[in-house]
Amino acid sequence: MAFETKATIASFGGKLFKLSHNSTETTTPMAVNLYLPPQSFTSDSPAKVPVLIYLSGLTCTPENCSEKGFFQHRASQLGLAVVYPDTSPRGLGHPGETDAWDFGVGAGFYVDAIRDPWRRGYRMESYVAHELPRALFSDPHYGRFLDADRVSITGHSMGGHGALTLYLKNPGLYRSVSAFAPIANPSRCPWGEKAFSGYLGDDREEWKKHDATELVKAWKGGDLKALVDVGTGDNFYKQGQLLPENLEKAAKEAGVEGLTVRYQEEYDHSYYFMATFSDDHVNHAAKHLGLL
Ligand SMILES: N[C@@H](CCC(=O)N[C@@H](CS)C(=O)NCC(=O)O)C(=O)O
Repeated sequence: MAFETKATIASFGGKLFKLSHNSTETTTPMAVNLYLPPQSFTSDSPAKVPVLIYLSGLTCTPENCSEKGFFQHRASQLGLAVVYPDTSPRGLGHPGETDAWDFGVGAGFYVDAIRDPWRRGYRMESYVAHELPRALFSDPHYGRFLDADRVSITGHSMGGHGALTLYLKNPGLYRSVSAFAPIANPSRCPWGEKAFSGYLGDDREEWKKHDATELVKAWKGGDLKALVDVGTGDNFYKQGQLLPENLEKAAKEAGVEGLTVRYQEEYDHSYYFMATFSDDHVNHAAKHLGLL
């Protein structure tokens, strides 16, 4: 389904496009922001640029990070496109879907729900990993700017969980992964327990298929090419919602190399933290996408 361009905004010499399209997976219109760097506009037939997909956290829309994450700063210098998907379907009308900020609208958790009523439309895993990139890469207007063979993924909090799990589930689909303050062991934290029991049911074996700390134990893809930043002043970290130590321990015990976890003194969960380190995460992706 073609993309409707709702707005075009100049940013760091490139352009941020606010797009909307109809999704088969969610059965709703989906908003998505696409940043194209200045290199996309230097000639009539520019080379295709690699792509970084950024997955947002709880309560977010495509706007939060495009407005204040500062990914465009370094992406513009290197010639990298950034895709900012939404965090859930909106407007399906499932009972209770807007009752809580950590479940339902704004909280799709990047899984395909199997429980009613959520299994109708709450299919953010299939949407983000497959439908959205396919739609962008084959789009008659935007597809000609994007290199479908060079894609990396990153994300924040719930989106960090999304980035890590989609990467671990789909070896070869992405060149690298990074995450800010990810929910790294959702089966063992209150946010994950609520979301997984709601979307997936009570079978904890099913939950393991969507938990980075469990998935990393079975990783056979070699060097993980993963960068994770966590702020030690992050209240969600202090409350045990993120559990990055569990991911580190699981990777170490499984002999998986290439996971760098950095604990950033005093930083919180906000975009002050994200904006401080977004250049590093763009550089990490760029290294594996052949830009550095
Ligand atoms: N609404 C929650 C906070 C949710 C939250 O911090 N969401 C993060 C992602 S996990 C976010 O990016 N929020 C949007 C923003 O800060 O712009 C609360 O009241 O504690």
